Amino acid sequence: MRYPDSMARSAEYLRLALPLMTRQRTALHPISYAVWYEFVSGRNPGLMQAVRERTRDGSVLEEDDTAALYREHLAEPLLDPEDARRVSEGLSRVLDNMASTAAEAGDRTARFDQSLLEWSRQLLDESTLNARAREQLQSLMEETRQMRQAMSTLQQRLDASHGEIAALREEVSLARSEALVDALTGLANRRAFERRLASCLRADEAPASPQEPSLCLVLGDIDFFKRVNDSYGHSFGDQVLRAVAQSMQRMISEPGLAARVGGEEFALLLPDTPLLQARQLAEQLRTAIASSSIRRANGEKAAERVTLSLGVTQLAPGESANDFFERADRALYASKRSGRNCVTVLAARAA
Ligand SMILES: Nc1nc2c(ncn2[C@@H]2O[C@H](COP(=O)(O)OP(=O)(O)OP(=O)(O)O)[C@@H](O)[C@H]2O)c(=O)[nH]1
Repeated sequence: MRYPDSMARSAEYLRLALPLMTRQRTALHPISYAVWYEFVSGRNPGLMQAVRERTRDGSVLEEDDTAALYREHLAEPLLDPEDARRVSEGLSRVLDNMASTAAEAGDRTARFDQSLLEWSRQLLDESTLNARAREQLQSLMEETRQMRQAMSTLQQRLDASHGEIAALREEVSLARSEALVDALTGLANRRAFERRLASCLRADEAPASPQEPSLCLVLGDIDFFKRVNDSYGHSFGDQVLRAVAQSMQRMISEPGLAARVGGEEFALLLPDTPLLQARQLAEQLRTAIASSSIRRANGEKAAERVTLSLGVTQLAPGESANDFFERADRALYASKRSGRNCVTVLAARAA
């Protein structure tokens, strides 16, 4: 169940959500309530971050913003790709069994048909066989022939279903990877990031050394990106996003994950990485971006340099995904406040 909150807890969320809802330019309908309920409950870091971004500088949410937030952070996908994969595999197994049973039955029928044919030839040659027996024998042969044909049709149909299942399986696996990949940059998307973070947290419940949790998070946000879009156009902005994504991808290897977690916001999730090393990586990324010039599509004029502000933190023992993400976000905004193009580290104990 998605909302296991008690009456008292949900009433408290209602009390917190209502004043926030009424401040927006959105009608008070279930979708806007779901967004604000989720926001005040603090259980959805992605949504919280997106709401904060959109309401920064006193902006309010319009209907479209609210609907987009709901779609991106709350709506369940119609088809869970993992479930679909399991269903298609199960179906495929059933078909495999049916196909081999049909093939076996087909073989047996063919063998039976063959022996019947030989035996009937002998009988029909014998002049002692009366007309009635001849008739019965021929009708038995005809039925056997029809049965063999039915078996062969069944087998053809099973083969065709197999082809359909294979195509379905391919589609599911494509949908599965598309559901987890950011289409613009090719990095992991927010959903993939949240899944990986949740699985890292589960693994961290029994860490090898509880005193030294080793999961670090780096959040990076492009500075004055709106200005980049406004000066050079949205498609150049997209080019910048792809360039930043490539730099991040080059810098990270398994089990680390580079993800685009918001419009111009990126994350590096770094398992088994001490805080100092995570900070160095963030610094390396910052320098790489600041020192590269991204050319415009016509290749003539290098655009203004793009910089990144970054925040780094380390998971505290037993900490929730929400608190962990929030601290990295605070570190990131500390970098913005101190002039941008820099890295701020917030250790867990300083939170
Ligand atoms: N080109 C492009 N722009 C995007 C995309 N997603 C979000 N943006 C833009 O990113 C900009 C973010 O602007 P702001 O949140 O005001 O932040 P900023 O200008 O980077 O300023 P600071 O973060 O304070 O340094 C907005 O203009 C969005 O339109 C995208 O996919 N492509």
